[in-house]
Amino acid sequence: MTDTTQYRFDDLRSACAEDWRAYIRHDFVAQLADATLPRASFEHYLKQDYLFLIHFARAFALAAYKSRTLADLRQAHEGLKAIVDLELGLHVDYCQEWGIREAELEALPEARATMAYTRYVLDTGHRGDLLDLHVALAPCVIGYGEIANWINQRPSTVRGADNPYDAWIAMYASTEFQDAMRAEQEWLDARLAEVTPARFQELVMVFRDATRLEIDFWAMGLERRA
Ligand SMILES: Cc1ncc(C[n+]2csc(CCO)c2C)c(N)n1
Repeated sequence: MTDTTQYRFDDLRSACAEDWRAYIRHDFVAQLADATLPRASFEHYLKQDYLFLIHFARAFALAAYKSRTLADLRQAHEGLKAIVDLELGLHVDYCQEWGIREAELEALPEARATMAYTRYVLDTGHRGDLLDLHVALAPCVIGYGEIANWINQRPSTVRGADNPYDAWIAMYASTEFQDAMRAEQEWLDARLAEVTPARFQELVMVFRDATRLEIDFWAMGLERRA
């Protein structure tokens, strides 16, 4: 091939710049940062996020199934373990602090925005290959790290005990989380360097769809949609 274009994750982001910005700087995020987000909206979001995490774990299991190398299989396995053994437990504990019991989480009806986003990711993985699946997961994995960084550099952001959402911000701003985000970006950079322009355009569509579904997830929380 004579075409020497080398794509990177940044090219996905700039191809969907408007949607990406609307996701990162969503009203839900701005209000959470300013400590003005209604508690009921945050609680609705937290409950649906429990269901989101379960399906997200399934997506990592699918990534394991779609792996062609031992390194990719290990990476998917680590991701699945992190969610099942660690993040879901932390999420249940955090919900408890907000007065949401585990029994309530287990009986939750799934909001349509949760269903749309998670099933889109799973379908993209089934239809495509491991790269399609990672691109569908990227707004989640990389977006939340960027959101925490955006929150932290806004002048009107309230940090510490005066913001009831401070622990949420701290989690995604943590070095542990920021490292995971960078690792995902590096993985994508390496894979995207090898794709053709036509393949890149397919991946842009996946990335845009997933970003728009993240926007809908914020709106679902903010407006407490079922
Ligand atoms: C709607 C929604 N989107 C993204 C995340 C963030 N998130 C969930 S799992 C994961 C990867 C870590 O294994 C990340 C970054 C969320 N909680 N809810």
